[in-house]
Amino acid sequence: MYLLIPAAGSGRRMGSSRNKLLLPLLDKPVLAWTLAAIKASRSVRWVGIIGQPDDLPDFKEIVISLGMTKCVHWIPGGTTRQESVYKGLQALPVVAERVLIHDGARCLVTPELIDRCAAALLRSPGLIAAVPVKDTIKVVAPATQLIASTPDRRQLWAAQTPQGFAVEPLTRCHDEGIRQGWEVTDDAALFEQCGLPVTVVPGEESNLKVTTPMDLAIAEFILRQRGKE
Ligand SMILES: Nc1ccn([C@@H]2O[C@H](COP(=O)(O)OP(=O)(O)OP(=O)(O)O)[C@@H](O)[C@H]2O)c(=O)n1
Ligand SMILES: C[C@](O)(CO)[C@H](O)COP(=O)(O)O
Repeated sequence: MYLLIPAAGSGRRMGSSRNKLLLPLLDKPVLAWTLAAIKASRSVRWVGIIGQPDDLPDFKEIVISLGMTKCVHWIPGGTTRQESVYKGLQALPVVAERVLIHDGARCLVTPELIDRCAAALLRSPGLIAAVPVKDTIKVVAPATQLIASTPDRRQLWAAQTPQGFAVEPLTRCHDEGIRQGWEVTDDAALFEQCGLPVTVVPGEESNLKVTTPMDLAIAEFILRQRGKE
């Protein structure tokens, strides 16, 4: 399986002066935890790390320190996650028929979830890992800050990554998104906009996206708990 890692963000919500994926989490950088899970997965054979050029030397050091034996490729990222993934798709080998996309910031992913998504991708053209939401979600009118509606929680899932797709339709959806000016925060939204089916694979409650300093503290707690198991 081919896997693309969007890792070219600026970490604005983290308030960091450097890529948040290079921040320490216990004894190694955030990205090292993500790559360690990918290294341990049975299904991934090819990895494309999508990063900003200034970060690539540090990323390469992490890959070397982990002794990654899988084929690792470096892909320059874009100004948005959507653009970074598009660049990643362009860099895939022509023989790649399916691809998993996993945020570098989701560093607590397990190899088992990666492999479950890879297996599910053999049966459907599009999928995402997701978990049911626990909070009641409100739709709020931005102008008035008044609640506009409360969707039925039983139908609400929090999307995670890995997300997986057949390469050809996903590339077509990205192309259409560029033509239409669609701005999306995950790749499944492009599939949905194009009317293509996306299956949900049960994710993991611990598969958080390290976005803010609080997320780093939570991730450290989870890793310490795992260390005790
Ligand atoms: N131009 C971008 C923006 C984001 N990402 C990646 O997409 C994932 C999810 O993005 P997010 O958590 O939002 O990261 P940042 O964009 O860095 O965070 P912020 O929005 O707070 O700046 C991250 O692994 C990030 O590195 C990317 O590859 N290219
Ligand atoms: C792809 C994603 O992780 C699914 O929840 C999320 O949409 C990424 O959002 P971000 O704002 O780019 O972190």
